[in-house]
Amino acid sequence: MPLPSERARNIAQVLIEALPYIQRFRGKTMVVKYGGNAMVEAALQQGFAQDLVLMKLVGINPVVVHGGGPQIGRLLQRLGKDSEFVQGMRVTDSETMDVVEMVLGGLVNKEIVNLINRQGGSAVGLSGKDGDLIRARKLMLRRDASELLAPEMIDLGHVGEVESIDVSVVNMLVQGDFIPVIAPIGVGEDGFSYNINADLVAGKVAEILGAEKLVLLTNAAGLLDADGALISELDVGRVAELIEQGTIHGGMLPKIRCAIEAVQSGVISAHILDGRVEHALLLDLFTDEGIGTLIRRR
Ligand SMILES: Nc1ncnc2c1ncn2[C@@H]1O[C@H](COP(=O)(O)OP(=O)(O)O)[C@@H](O)[C@H]1O
Ligand SMILES: CC(=O)N[C@@H](CCC(=O)OP(=O)(O)O)C(=O)O
Repeated sequence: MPLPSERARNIAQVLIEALPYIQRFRGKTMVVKYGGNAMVEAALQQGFAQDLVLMKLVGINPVVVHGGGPQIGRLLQRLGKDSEFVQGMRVTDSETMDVVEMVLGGLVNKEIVNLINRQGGSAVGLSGKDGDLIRARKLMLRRDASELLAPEMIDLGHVGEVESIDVSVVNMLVQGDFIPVIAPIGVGEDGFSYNINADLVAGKVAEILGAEKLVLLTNAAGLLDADGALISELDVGRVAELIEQGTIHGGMLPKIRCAIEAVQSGVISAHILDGRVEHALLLDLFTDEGIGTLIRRR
């Protein structure tokens, strides 16, 4: 009988290395936040979808929450509308809210659903309005007290924060072997739509589902320090100082905040990963190679 080729032996080796991870994560929920900045090349997008399908097949329950900030920005630009960001949040007037809802709930959501389904998975797209999944309230940001003597609240228009999450529809889909794909649009008591930063939604969904992991895929190697070096495990005690120095700013602010809140509320670990690395999800889940930044409860 001919001996198996080196390639075949390598495949067997890789699968065996993944075995303890598959055993550990089987039956567990992983919330994956797919950032608009990570949705770059077609090959990477396809790899992302393949990773999710594989996760599902080995018994892990992935739940996707997606962003789409750059995609919203591009359509607004075509419509001749500028966007302003305050502490990583897009100031959202009612016209902008319509565009946000069309882009996130429509284009981006269905593109991700389609990507997963083309790889043999069964994904179903939802916005926070479906099944009353995400109840929102208006977000009022506090301007940094150090800038002013009296604290001032900043009104960002239709920007919301999560008031409550009803995961019934998500659980139903997971039990039916579907991969839920959630757009971060919430609905207020007033019936209005709210634009919620996708990191914040992912953190809350992970918390309520009692997820094992929250994975945030973005376009940076992870959290970088002031010299641009990767912080592979975040010491939560350093965060205030890093924000004060301006080392954590813009879109990284909500990411870090939601990751810390999630681990403090029962999620075992949160990971900020570089979505520009092919199969970043599989590398993180099934190998010992620590990529990105890990945040866990002390
Ligand atoms: N300390 C930091 N380390 C890494 N990225 C940072 C840091 N501070 C700010 N950022 C910015 O945060 C961005 C990621 O957030 P964001 O643009 O909202 O991405 P996403 O669409 O994935 O949510 C990075 O591209 C980077 O410009
Ligand atoms: C309030 C707020 O800023 N909402 C975001 C929602 C999309 C998002 O979070 O997209 P990324 O994950 O790709 O950044 C926005 O309007 O851009």
